[in-house]
Amino acid sequence: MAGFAELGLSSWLVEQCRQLGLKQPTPVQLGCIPAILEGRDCLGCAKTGSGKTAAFVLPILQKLSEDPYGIFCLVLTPTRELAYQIAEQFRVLGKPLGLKDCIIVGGMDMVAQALELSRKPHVVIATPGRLADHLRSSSTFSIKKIRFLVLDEADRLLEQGCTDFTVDLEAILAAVPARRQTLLFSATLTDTLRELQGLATNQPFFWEAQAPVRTVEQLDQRYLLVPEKVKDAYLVHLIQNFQDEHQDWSIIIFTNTCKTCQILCMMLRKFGFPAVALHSTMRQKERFAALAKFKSSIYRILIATDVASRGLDIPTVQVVINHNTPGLPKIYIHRVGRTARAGRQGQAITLVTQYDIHLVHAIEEQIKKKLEEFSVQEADVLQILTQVNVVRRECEIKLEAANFGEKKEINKRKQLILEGKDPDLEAKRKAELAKIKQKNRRFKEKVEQALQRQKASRADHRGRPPGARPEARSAPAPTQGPA
Ligand SMILES: Nc1ncnc2c1ncn2[C@@H]1O[C@H](COP(=O)(O)OP(=O)(O)OP(=O)(O)O)[C@@H](O)[C@H]1O
Repeated sequence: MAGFAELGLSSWLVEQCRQLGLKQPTPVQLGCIPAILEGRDCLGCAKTGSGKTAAFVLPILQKLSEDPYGIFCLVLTPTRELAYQIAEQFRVLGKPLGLKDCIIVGGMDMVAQALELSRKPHVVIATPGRLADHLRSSSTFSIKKIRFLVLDEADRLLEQGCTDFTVDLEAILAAVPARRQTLLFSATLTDTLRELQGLATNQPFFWEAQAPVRTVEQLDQRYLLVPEKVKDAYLVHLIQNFQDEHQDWSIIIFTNTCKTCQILCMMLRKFGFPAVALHSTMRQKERFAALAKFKSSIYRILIATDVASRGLDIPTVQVVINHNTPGLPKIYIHRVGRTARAGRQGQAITLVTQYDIHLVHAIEEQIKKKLEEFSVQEADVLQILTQVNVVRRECEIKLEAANFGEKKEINKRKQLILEGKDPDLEAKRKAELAKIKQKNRRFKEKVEQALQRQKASRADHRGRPPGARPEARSAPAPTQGPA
């Protein structure tokens, strides 16, 4: 198999890889590095934990060493924590170059960031919202001459999820040169391929790992059917068992809301588990601190929302527990991909309630693998059931007393002010957006109803005896398009 040197990388980079313990290139690196070095745009789709980051960092560093200037490369990524992780890879691999990088993410001081940008770092790693804010408000830096634009977790950056990046992305794309190399990476590129292809038009090279299953082989994937009301007792039981059976262990638990995340964290701590939370209503400094403590095993359990589901590389994680079944198979793929990385073993257990069975089927269809049932001693769970429910209720009351919702609002307002935005104006903008969305939804519903009526009337006609006269019927209600 070809080594890093055979891919066309310089000896200093090969040496950096060796020092980092990267002996052989992974398949995505084998596939993409030569094409990127040739100057082609690249779309790389490979499983979680397969080394996609180095697949773009290494060739960019090589090109930078041949013609060093700032700002040479812009990397966009959906989450702040991921931006720091990518910056670290650039820093470590690019050490001999004296690489200057700059991280531009929300929740951090804007003035300090503007100063850093004005110093022309070689590589800027940013979340789209904050970078777009800088572009709108500052003229002390330019990304007009970048050679590389990277979209890591590219499909997430393009989709309209709960954080919608599209407007900010447009602002950024308007500010980068047309002549550039564009590199797009993710474990789930294929759904958004058409939009992505519009971004990468320079002899695009598409690399996709060919495999019958979309999750990694070393991952043992299980489901546990639990009644909604006793879910937490099962969770506590699972963790207790895992703690009893393993010496060195780390677990990530994914939940669907910030509030549940906070409550579960409080609850697990009450049971004496070393747990820490990570969600978007926490202050950025707290988020970084929580992650750092989890990474260094001070805390063994990280309870997180999907803010942690993509990209985070924490080799010690042995188990991922989905406290809720993810609504989208794609989210499942990224969540469970936080374990079994870089060839290691891992386990994923998804708690499935009576209401979620269809979601499991959708996941299985997408990943092309059946989840196996995880068995537990029901009697053991029953023993702790009341206690867990009481503790959970106590935590809920405590959180309500601490005005979690209100605090969340205050934090949001503070954050907006720090970002130089007017919270009231933002609220108005959001309300208007919600109105438009609601109008669109109503319009869609009306169209659907009209179509249904049409269908029903056709069926009526078909059911009538031949020669019978149709009764007078009103036409489907006229529908009006959204303004
Ligand atoms: N050639 C290699 N040999 C061994 N380990 C590697 C190699 N390349 C990367 N790694 C390691 O593999 C781990 C996962 O890499 P990386 O975070 O880039 O995965 P990824 O494909 O981006 O995953 P995700 O889709 O979850 O973001 C990292 O710890 C990285 O150091």
